[in-house]
Amino acid sequence: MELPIESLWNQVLERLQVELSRPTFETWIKTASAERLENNCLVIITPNPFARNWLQKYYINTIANVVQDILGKPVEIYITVAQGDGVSNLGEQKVTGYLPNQSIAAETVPKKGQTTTELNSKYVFSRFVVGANNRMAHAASLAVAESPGREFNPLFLCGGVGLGKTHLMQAIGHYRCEIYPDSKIFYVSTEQFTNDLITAIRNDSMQIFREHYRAADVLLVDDIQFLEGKEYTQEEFFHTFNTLHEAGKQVVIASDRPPNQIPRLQERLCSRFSMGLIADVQTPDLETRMAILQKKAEYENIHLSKDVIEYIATNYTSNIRELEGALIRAVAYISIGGLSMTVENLAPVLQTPSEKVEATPEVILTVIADAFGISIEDLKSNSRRREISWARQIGMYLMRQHTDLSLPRIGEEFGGKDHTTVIYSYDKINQLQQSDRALLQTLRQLSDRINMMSRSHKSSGK
Ligand SMILES: Nc1ncnc2c1ncn2[C@@H]1O[C@H](COP(=O)(O)OP(=O)(O)OP(=O)(O)O)[C@@H](O)[C@H]1O
Repeated sequence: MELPIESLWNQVLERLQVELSRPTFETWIKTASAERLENNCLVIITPNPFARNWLQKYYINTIANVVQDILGKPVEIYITVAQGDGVSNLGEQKVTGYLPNQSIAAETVPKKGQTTTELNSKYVFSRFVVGANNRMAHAASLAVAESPGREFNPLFLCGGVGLGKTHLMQAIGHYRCEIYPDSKIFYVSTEQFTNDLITAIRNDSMQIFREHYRAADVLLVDDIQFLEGKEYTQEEFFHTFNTLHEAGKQVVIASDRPPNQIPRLQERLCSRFSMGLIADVQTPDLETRMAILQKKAEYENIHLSKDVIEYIATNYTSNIRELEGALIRAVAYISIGGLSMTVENLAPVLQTPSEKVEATPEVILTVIADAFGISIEDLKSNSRRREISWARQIGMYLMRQHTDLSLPRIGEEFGGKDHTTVIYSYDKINQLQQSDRALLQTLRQLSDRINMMSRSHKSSGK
């Protein structure tokens, strides 16, 4: 017999209260409720879209693990926002579900047409703000979306971190899927391409690998700079590229730098990447940053005054991901403190990113434990369980990044580990994040949370 929903949720709350820090529990978990458990799917309701996004982003796996523990079987989790009449709006809020071993789930949409990796539903042209910094990249992307394989092939989008390359690239994919639902739109990171190749070699299935990638109508490849020095992947990519190009299929590539600045990239690939259009995205000016914030706030149903928008946009200048992060922090801070959204209230939490806020070991341990769904005691223990030692290594890396503590002191914070263990962990994570985009994103998000918690501790005088 199925457990009544109230009892299930009460048990979940009891467990999470112990596992998560008090502010986290009070702010995000206690305010949510479970609506129903149906067809192996638990529907959770949050009071507003912001809380939904936060739970979805940071706590969905923790909740899923706890529910699985209680029910003895995996359950999909749907997080949705309470409507005025208390009825949930499930359709729009469907979450990809529970992704084991992946602490921070991406928001994705179900497959349309045939895509390799799912596209992010938010990365569409209508949500992209055009400014002087990205006008050419936007126009070229639109042209490619309308007539792939014609003028700009390949389209090479380049520019610094968090400036909208992936957004534009995926917008092309969405546009094609919308018009031709059967077209084969493959979005893939270079890392994924490399991993697929390695798997194909290992499984003796190169033929399948080649047929798969060469069947694309539009191939979107992100972070091509990670091809650096990977001779065999470059070789294989070269042939994939040629086959598609010769067949008049569109290739779109994104990179943090132009082809000729990617070290150890074969000359022939470099020249192919340069034979279409190289369009760069630059950092946006103040007006564009304000327009981006305004649009983002509208989609999230958050009301922001012009002063607040200008204040945030003035303080975050170089990276739109950070700009969006600042908006999320602002809303979190305001809702935790029950404050009104004014510049004065936001000042403590939105110091410029360059103003480094020293994090305490406690904050770092709390953030890591929360994110990986384990306890601080686990982090300090000698357990060699894979997920615990992985979280511990990431924690040591971040403690070295966010504090001035010596290596032996960091070792002490993790239950008396030797400083050589700290060096080993730091070097390992540092090395991996240079080629593993998912890890890089996870580290960025964790850093963001450490900064956010440190700022709010600082401003509340803790
Ligand atoms: N012009 C824009 N209008 C609206 N949102 C934008 C714009 N540019 C970037 N963004 C948003 O900023 C965030 C980061 O963008 P994106 O992931 O596309 O950056 P990127 O250039 O691919 O970064 P990276 O080099 O780290 O992969 C996304 O949430 C994206 O939607």
